[in-house]
Amino acid sequence: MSDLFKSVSYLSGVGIKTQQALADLGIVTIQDLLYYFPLRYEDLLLKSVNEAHDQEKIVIAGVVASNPVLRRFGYKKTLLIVRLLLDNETIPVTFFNQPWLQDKFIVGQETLVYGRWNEAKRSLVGMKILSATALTKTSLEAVYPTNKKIHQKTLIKLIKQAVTKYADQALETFDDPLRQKYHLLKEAQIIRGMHFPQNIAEAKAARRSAKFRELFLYQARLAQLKQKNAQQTNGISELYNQAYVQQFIQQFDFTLTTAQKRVLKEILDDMKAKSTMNRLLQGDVGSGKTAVAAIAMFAAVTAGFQAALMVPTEILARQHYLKLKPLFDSFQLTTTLLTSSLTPLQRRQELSKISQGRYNIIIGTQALFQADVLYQHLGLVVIDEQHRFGVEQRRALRQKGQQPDVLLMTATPIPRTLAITYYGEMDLSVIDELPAGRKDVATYWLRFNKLDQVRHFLQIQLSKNAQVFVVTPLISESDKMNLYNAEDIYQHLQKEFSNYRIALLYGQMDSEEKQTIMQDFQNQKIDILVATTVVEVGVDIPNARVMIVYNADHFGLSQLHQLRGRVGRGQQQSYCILLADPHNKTAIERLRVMTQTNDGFQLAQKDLQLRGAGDLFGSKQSGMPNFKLADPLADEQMLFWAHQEVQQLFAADPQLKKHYPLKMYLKSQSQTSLD
Ligand SMILES: Nc1ncnc2c1ncn2[C@@H]1O[C@H](COP(=O)(O)OP(=O)(O)OP(=O)(O)O)[C@@H](O)[C@H]1O
Repeated sequence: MSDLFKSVSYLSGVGIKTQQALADLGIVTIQDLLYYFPLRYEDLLLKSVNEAHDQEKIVIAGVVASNPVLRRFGYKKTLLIVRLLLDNETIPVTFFNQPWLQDKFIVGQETLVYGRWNEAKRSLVGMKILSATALTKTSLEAVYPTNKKIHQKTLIKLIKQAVTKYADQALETFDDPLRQKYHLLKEAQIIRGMHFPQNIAEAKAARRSAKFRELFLYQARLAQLKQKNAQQTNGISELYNQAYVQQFIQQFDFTLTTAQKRVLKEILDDMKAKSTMNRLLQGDVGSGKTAVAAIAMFAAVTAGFQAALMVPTEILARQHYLKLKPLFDSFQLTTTLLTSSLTPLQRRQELSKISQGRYNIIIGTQALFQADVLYQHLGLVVIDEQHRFGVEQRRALRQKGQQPDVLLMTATPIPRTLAITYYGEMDLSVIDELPAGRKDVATYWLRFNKLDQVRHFLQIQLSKNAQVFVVTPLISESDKMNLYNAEDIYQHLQKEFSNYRIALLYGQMDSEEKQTIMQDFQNQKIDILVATTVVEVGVDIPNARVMIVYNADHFGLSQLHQLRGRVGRGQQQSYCILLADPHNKTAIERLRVMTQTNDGFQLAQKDLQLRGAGDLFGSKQSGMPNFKLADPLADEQMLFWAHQEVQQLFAADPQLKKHYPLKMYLKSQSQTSLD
């Protein structure tokens, strides 16, 4: 075995305690340590205090002008003041809580101090004393992310030891032609340049190569996962009945768009193949994804399998059930709704029927994948992905039960940059066309001083029988945030529009109550629905033509787009009114963009620019990989290159026979998470 994969305990000075502390940082092997790169460097370049900016960290060199003075405050707190004579002025340097430095300052001796410059006081808050040799040896000192259990200095020592002994054995990620093509460094140069750069240029070059390496290896892991998925056959070839499927499609009161037909073919081809389908269906709000999914589910049943549809909320599950059941009924298919609001007895009965195969189509929330739900012959699972699964969760899901084909649906338009990272291991189908006759939702941004106009507008719309959504960020009053809340607005509207039927809906409500309200709204027994973002996803009520969002600046662009997508689903003109008094430029820009375009892709691109990837996917739980050095947005070009090279490499050498180091690397990472 290569030394690289040996435990860090092989290094001298690593006992059980240090080993544990390193493990907490994710460092187990020598290789891990070699690639444990610094976050940044302390800039140790000498600078004259006249060149330094206020609060800049600098090193000053001077002669100790007087004995340091130590002051103590309370328990443990100290202040050490020493005066250093620079070229032609004396600078006071203060150290907080480092009393032991007192003995290090000897009057008349030249000393180097690293600290933060205070321009107003012309003084330095000292951080540490440096030995004179520090300057000549290296001018950049790495700063590592660490925890309380292990000190920077210990870490640096160990890294130094590992680099000296093992850097030259590091596995080359890139072969020569690739390295030359993109001007990348050899592995040992990357490692040395990252940890102990001799100058800024070296640090920069190493960082560029290290970023490329990180993106390349991540893409390689995705490619390998995709390869494994493709080889993993569930042995299920869903030989659906083409003629029945055609009949099923004909019962819709519309014809499929060209884009719907194209993605449907991609999906059906996957289902017919023996390998397990692993596909992402992407399409803007209202582009007709659910219709495509229903056809695929029907096809699975004609091939003799069960099909399941999993959605994020009970409201949606019920909506899909009510809408799809009649379609399936007319072909004598049996459909059930499985949610957590069933009584234990009902649930047991349903589960027993599912396991006996007495239901063809099963619709529900996460309840569909609880351990006690056994299917008789599950062929296809469609998941409406508001759960935002990460790569790892998707992997877990596929390994469940009989490895059914999986179709993920998302309405979040994902720019390509992110698609190749976030969904890199999946096949992608895109519905890039809306059904004919759709009108853009006319969108306006108004400040709260225009509320009167909004009321007037509402009056007119209601008189034309339009149904209205009113969305607020909060349910009830909050002392923390000065925002509109659903309860107050509900009460106000009841007074102002006493001739109309108004209801209030929010997430924590009893599920039966929620269902009744949604059904009443669907059946036009309610005119105005005041709600929190529970209506954000998937709700499909064609007669709802007005969406009013209070404090719209408190929602992200994608979220606003989703909310707006709840109207404009029928033939008539719809409206979206965003109410906000935004306080910053970004929020103003977001609201402007909303009024300018209805195109989800353009909005997502804008959102990325304005807020970064984390926000698009809702930060941590998003499953967005956590890169240490690279930033898929800022380093977009590099990401494309890495993606392209990995694709070519895997196509030419799927077994990685000619890329042994890469193979070894992937093997060493097979147990670690991709998220
Ligand atoms: N080709 C089509 N022509 C006309 N109407 C269509 C077409 N496809 C779907 N629809 C209708 O458009 C509406 C939206 O379709 P669907 O619910 O399938 O979209 P979706 O992409 O799932 O939307 P969302 O992401 O908002 O949930 C539905 O009322 C549906 O019946």
